[in-house]
Amino acid sequence: MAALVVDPVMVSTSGDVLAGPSILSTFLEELLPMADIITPNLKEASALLNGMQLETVDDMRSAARLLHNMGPKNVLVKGGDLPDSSDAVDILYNGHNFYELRSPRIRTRNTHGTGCSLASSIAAEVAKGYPMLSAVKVAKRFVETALDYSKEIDIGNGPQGPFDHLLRLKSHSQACHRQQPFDPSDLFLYAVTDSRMNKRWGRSIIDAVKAAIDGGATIIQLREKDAETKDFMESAKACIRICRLHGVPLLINDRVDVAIACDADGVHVGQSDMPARVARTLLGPEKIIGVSCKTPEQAEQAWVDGADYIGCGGVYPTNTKENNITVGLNGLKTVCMASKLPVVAIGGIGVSNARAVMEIRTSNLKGVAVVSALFDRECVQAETRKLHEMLLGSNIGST
Ligand SMILES: Cc1ncc(COP(=O)(O)OP(=O)(O)O)c(N)n1
Ligand SMILES: Cc1nc(C(=O)O)sc1CCOP(=O)(O)O
Ligand SMILES: [Mg+2]
Repeated sequence: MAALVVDPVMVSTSGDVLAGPSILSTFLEELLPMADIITPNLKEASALLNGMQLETVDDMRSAARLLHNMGPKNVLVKGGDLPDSSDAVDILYNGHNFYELRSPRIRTRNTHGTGCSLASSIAAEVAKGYPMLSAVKVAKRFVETALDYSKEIDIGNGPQGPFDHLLRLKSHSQACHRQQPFDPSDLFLYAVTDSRMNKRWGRSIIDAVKAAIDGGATIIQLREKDAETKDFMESAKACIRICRLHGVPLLINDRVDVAIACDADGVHVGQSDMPARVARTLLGPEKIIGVSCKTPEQAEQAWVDGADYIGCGGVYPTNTKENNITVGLNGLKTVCMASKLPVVAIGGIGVSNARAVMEIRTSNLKGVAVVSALFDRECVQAETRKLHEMLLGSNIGST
């Protein structure tokens, strides 16, 4: 056995007595001495200590020490119902050190089951091989996040409602507000923003995204290489709201962390960015992942790694990305033919040459990705519209 976690369930947070005197003696005589950790709330700690008054954090420390003397290797006294405390304070004592684990108190009636969940979560973390302190911290964070997530749930009539453990699953599927899975035809007119160009033309990322959508862009990538993380996140959140209103997916260039934090629809990564396989693990199965590929080998790897599409270029020379290797129409065709994945062409593409690109006529070439021809122009909306009409007129790749 990796560890024994004992939750001495006797008195609920709401004060209900859940166990009689015979259970108390079993805890004291049999379970405490063999436990790796015990997790009493204040009332339970008091019951185990013959009715000791526990009203302050110092009282909790004393209780943890006294309980530790009864045999468990670790004691976690939970102060969730400590009077007059704006924080939820728990004390962990391992016989050598005290750890005061504080977090903001979440005000909700939906606390039913939090103690059992905390103990189970500690057991799960210890079973995964984590030391007790990290197991307790992770478990506490899980319970707090679930409490916060379920604080508005309205079920039942009692003084306490249940809280919802399945937030990870729920937040995953609810986060996916796109409703539909990735549709390769979204790659038709792929607008990729550029912070320098937006600055040059004095517009915000948000204005740039709005204009591109109004002009007919079918997917947006925020490629904001110079943005500070905090500013980037704020703009990304605003852009996501706009994109969702229009049913247009929004991806983040390079920054998987920002994509996760903002609940974007996915990321685009290149050969020197976070590997798509790792991004997939972090983002889960439903988010969109695009990978830049210039060769069939890279395309094969993108497929193996769980990418949803390939960005292939530079089809033509570009000033937007320094030292970019141009693969030409032949390179594009080679990559398309080597892969089952949908492909979007990128690099030096605009109204004057998009038709030639789409005319390579491979069924998985779904569209063009464009930066300067849309965003290094005075009117993003007009340029996007022109390109959209041109692509529709060419009648290739739109299905
Ligand atoms: C659609 C699309 N294709 C290719 C790229 C290039 O990505 P990467 O190679 O990572 O280069 P940077 O854009 O990060 O400079 C892209 N962004 N989008
Ligand atoms: C971001 C990017 N990636 C490329 C690649 O070849 O993978 S080319 C490129 C820049 C595309 O910008 P523009 O449309 O202004 O040429
Ligand atoms: Mg990149």
